[in-house]
Amino acid sequence: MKQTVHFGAGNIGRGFIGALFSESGYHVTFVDIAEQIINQLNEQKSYQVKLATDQQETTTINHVAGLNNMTQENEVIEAITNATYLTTAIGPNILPRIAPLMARGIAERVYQTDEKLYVIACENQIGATDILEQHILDNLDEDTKERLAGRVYFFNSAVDRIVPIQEDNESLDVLVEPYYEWVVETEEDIPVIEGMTIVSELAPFIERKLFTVNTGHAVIAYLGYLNGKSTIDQTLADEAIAQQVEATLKETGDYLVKQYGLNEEDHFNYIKKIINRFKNAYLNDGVTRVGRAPMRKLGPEDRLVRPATEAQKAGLSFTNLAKAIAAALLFDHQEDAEAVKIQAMIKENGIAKVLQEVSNLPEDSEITQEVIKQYELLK
Ligand SMILES: NC(=O)C1=CN([C@@H]2O[C@H](COP(=O)(O)OP(=O)(O)OC[C@H]3O[C@@H](n4cnc5c(N)ncnc54)[C@H](O)[C@@H]3O)[C@@H](O)[C@H]2O)C=CC1
Ligand SMILES: O=P(O)(O)OC[C@H]1O[C@](O)(CO)[C@@H](O)[C@@H]1O
Repeated sequence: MKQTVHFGAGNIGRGFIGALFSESGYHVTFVDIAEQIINQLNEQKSYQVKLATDQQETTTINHVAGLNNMTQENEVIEAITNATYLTTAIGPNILPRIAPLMARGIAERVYQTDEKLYVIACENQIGATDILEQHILDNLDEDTKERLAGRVYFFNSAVDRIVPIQEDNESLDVLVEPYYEWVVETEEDIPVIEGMTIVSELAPFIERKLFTVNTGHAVIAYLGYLNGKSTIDQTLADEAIAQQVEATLKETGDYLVKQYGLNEEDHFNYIKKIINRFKNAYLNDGVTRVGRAPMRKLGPEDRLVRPATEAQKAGLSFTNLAKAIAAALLFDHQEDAEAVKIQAMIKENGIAKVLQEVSNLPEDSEITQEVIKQYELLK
């Protein structure tokens, strides 16, 4: 049986990427630090993916196993030597931490076989695989790096499926939305995985997804949090917030249409489709999950700041994006380490300094000035 290794046996790992591999006839080895999940995978050897619909259609995912990257390093290295694909869905901040072990697996493999290995990071981040590749290369010697050519390939990708925090965290089963899209950038002739879409240029796909699904989601999460809502669908039921989401996606949409020559009508239909996905009440998706890690989300290349800076450069409106950034700065959820850190930074040095440090926005920039204005109105 063909083998794949996937780092991150969480919601997207089990509910999306691992499931697609299993359904395409692969044996999936999940690598994670969560001992309970690893044990359950090895005991049960299967789990269920349930759709968040009326009927809760269910698929059984077979041929799965688990390894712990902290205590089973040699086994992980061996699994990498036997795999066709090596994927991640672990969170962008964790990639540097897993790269050394991935590098050891790759180093072992390229001296054992000429079979090709395809590495794909499935994270909400532009160029996540490029970033992972650099961390892996930093852990390889020159001879090994030379052996990568023709043996190890790195492809960027965009992943889109809403998988909320699972209510029953004792179970491996995962509730997911029916919709999914996995776009992978390559011109190689790679083994087909059902559900994977291959494109030669990812930029329009990942920007369209990140600046529509993720920007829209973030606006709902931060405004919902500020207004005392607990889930995404409840927040969207608030007409004023729904209008704000549309106004923000009009700004990202105007940028995307201009930048990539998208058909305006098609793009605005895409926005409507995405907003309808957010209304799915079966997902019971918490605003604190969707708003998680606000420092990452306020990064210069991420879903709020990048479309604002690109819109400004293109001479387009960015007022609603500035409001979204201001709302993110007001996310003071105490259980989120990044939210706590941002609040401490704001208290110490003020918003302009935080935007300079976290978002790379000059203190006197038009965007910073607009965010400050919106922040005062929102707080
Ligand atoms: N949940 C969603 O709807 C979507 C998530 N994504 C992206 O997928 C990635 C994963 O997200 P989720 O699956 O939601 O997160 P998750 O928290 O459910 O899963 C992450 C997994 O990584 C494991 N992990 C954390 N640190 C680790 C380490 N040092 N070594 C080994 N394993 C470690 C955790 O134990 C957990 O099982 C993120 O980049 C996210 O942005 C992308 C699209 C949709
Ligand atoms: O996973 P992130 O990057 O924290 O972003 C929040 C939300 O964006 C989505 O990944 C949508 O693709 C959500 O399901 C998700 O959790």
